Amino acid sequence: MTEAAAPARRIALLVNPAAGRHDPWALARLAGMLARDGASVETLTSRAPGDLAARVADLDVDTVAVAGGDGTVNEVVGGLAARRDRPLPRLVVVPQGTADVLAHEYGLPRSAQAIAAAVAAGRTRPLHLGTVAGGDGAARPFFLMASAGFDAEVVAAVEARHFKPLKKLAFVLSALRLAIHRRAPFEVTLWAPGATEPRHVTCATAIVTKARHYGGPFVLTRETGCDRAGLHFVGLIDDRPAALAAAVLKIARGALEGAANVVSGPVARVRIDGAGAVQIDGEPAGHTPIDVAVEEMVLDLVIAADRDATPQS
Ligand SMILES: Nc1ncnc2c1ncn2[C@@H]1O[C@H](COP(=O)(O)OP(=O)(O)OP(=O)(O)O)[C@@H](O)[C@H]1O
Repeated sequence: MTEAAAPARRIALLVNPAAGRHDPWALARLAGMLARDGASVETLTSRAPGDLAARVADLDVDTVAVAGGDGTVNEVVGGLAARRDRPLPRLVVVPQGTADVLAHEYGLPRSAQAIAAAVAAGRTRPLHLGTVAGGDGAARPFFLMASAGFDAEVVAAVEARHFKPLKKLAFVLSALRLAIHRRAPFEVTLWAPGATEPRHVTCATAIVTKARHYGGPFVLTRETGCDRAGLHFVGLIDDRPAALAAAVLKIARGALEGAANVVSGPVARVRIDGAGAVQIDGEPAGHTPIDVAVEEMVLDLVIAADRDATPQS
């Protein structure tokens, strides 16, 4: 008796040519390697912001590979959430953005060769999500964080000026400029997992995170991770320049928690009231008020061939 051959993989390679480190040559190499491994590969290049979210609705593939940064992955995850009644494809991320926080979170491979090897090995870890209602409209999933306050103002300032070639420098310059601006604080309502009564805090910057990383390789909190269920709140009570500088130094040294100026802990749901900009996964996303909760949909993210597929605890 002969064994039936495994069905060929059907892969859609979704490309954002506007991502910070878009590399068409690396993508052509990757598509060639995947095809040599027996997959059928269809490349779809984004024509405008939001295009990939719309096009993912009609795809009939078992693997969606996203070439871009965290904003592009967020777009595609939003498109997958909109068609959640259909089988979910596995997600492959080809990091070509500016900060690529998701790639740091999972230690994702970056070269075409290592990504093709990861697809062939087929090791995955769960990608848990949160969801934001309010802000710029309908509920929208996120995998890194949703926040209001200082960092959301910086994201809005950088995106508004389309600083693509020098985006990292633009973040630093905008951060320095906005650090001296005063903003009205937010009234934040926190529901801890299992708690019936909420807790109320006033914060200058309010972050609801799934990720442990922040701004690339830096660590915001060691108490969470994208591969774990649940949300974590990190709030800065004061974000005047000296307090902000202390927070930045703490993040650079490996986590913000434990500082006197910080409120943090696991949460099931968060409401952020007030008037300020919101960012979701590093992209501007309207204004407060917003409600943040756990999203039930969980994706399978392909990880490096030599990585442990067990979720970290
Ligand atoms: N065809 C397109 N033209 C212009 N912008 C696009 C297009 N397709 C998507 N976009 C937008 O490009 C923006 C930037 O993408 P992305 O966040 O992936 O890259 P990045 O900012 O360089 O990386 P990171 O978020 O990891 O720092 C997103 O807001 C996305 O909506």
